[in-house]
Amino acid sequence: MDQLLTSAQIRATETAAMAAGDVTGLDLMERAGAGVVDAVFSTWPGLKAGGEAWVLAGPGNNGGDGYVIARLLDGRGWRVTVFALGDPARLPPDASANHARWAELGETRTLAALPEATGQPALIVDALFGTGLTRDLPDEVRRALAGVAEVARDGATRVVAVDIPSGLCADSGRRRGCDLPADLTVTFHSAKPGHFLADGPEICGALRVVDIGLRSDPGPEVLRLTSAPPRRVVHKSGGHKYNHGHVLVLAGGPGRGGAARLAARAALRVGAGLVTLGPTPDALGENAARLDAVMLAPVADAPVLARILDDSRLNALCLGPGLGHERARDLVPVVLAARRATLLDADALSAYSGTPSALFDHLHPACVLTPHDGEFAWLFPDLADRLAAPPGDGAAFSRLDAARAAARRAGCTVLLKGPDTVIAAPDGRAVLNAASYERAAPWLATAGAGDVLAGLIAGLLARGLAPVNAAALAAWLHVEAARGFGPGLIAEDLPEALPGVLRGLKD
Ligand SMILES: NC(=O)C1=CN([C@@H]2O[C@H](COP(=O)(O)OP(=O)(O)OC[C@H]3O[C@@H](n4cnc5c(N)ncnc54)[C@H](O)[C@@H]3O)[C@@H](O)[C@H]2O)[C@H](O)CC1
Ligand SMILES: [K+]
Repeated sequence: MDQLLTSAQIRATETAAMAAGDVTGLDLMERAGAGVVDAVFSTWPGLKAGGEAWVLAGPGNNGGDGYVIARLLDGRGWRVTVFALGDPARLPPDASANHARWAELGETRTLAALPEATGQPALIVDALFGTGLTRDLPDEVRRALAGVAEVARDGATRVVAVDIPSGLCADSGRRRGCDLPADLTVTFHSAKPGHFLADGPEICGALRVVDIGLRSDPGPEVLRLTSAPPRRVVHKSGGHKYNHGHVLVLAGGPGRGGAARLAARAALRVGAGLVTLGPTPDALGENAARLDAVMLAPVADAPVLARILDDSRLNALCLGPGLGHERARDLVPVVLAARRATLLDADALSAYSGTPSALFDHLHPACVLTPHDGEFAWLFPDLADRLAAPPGDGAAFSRLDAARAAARRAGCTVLLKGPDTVIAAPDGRAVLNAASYERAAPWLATAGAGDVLAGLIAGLLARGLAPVNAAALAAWLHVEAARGFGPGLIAEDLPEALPGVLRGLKD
């Protein structure tokens, strides 16, 4: 399930399949409903025995799926009550047909009747809104959902969300009033960005994708999830050290070398042939005492750096971790003028807070910027404001939209860090490295983890990967290394956990 389709893309896929005569809307709705029921029973086999279910059915096709589910559960001996939002007479055609079939079998009450409902259902089916959500949920719907959440909290009730929890924006993962968190979300054909971005993972519970027989070819701009690379992309197949590139990691002054050393070690572990650390001359001794395979070159100032960069074998540069703002402002222009593959992180970004155009004017396509949310806001304040502002009508502005706009403006690859790391290229290609669901790695929230990521990217740049590929692969490796190590992880462990991840890659 590596491609993530937005609401518009899944709608287009569905429309194209129906227009081609491959399938009818009713077929798709039936498969969707059956897929949810199957997923419920395979996730919770104890529920196969039956029980009481409440199905919350909305005014569109998500509600239509709900009526299918109500009928199928009824057929398996469940006691089912549907609570409907809106006038069933105004349902779209396929949903209306399934409402009619359900009406022959069981009871439909209004959502407003929910507070008076008694009993403790074993299963609650959230089929109020899916990919058609375009605005915040009305207050009365939010109150109903919050009431149901209360019921679910009190007992052994399982909540399954149909396609996406109602009130969660499928494109952005932003909350638009989703007050009923799910234990399980069952989505159709492919996952949606909102299952992985922002608050999505917290609200969706577990995520299952059900095949409903659609085919899609959404083109190069579709968002993809990172996945395990084939072994040959990362393993070395021969040659000497100069065949695998030479990274220069610029470091700061005395007492500030830890971050750059972490980056340097990560660059070496990911396979760069050589790595040189460039601290100020007065920090040479302390760095020498901590380094073996990583080489050292004193970098006093910009002219010295320019001379060092005359050596064209230094093919990837890493700046930011522990650099200091003043030194960053001195060295970044020299580095960017050299037009090498360049990773800018930390101080190399925050040094330009308030004057981002001074940086953007010099960036080039071989650069990668790796801001966390704070650094992103300093460089792209208007985009950060849009992310923080309440969403208007339509799909909410997402971290994906923000990273794509930033990459376009900067003219280079931007990796926006988080549990939902988005990597965007200036041409619109984007990849999402999600540390959620089975890839959750909460222990990555530790000092220095970002410096290791910077080093991994720089190392892969040195090895010749294109910027967006280097950033995506490094992000994937970073999470895998953390998962492999587990609780108790500190940044120093990440480069050491990498060989285990690399060994596990398949052809
Ligand atoms: N795409 C597929 O392959 C399939 C999708 N199915 C299901 O259909 C829904 C999407 O259905 P749609 O009718 O487009 O939208 P919704 O049911 O999500 O929403 C209904 C309707 O409600 C209005 N609306 C939007 N936001 C609000 C709001 N905040 N408050 C009130 N009303 C709102 C708006 O007019 C919407 O159109 C998808 O998620 C799947 O569950 C198929 O059944 C299977 C194939
Ligand atoms: K839903």
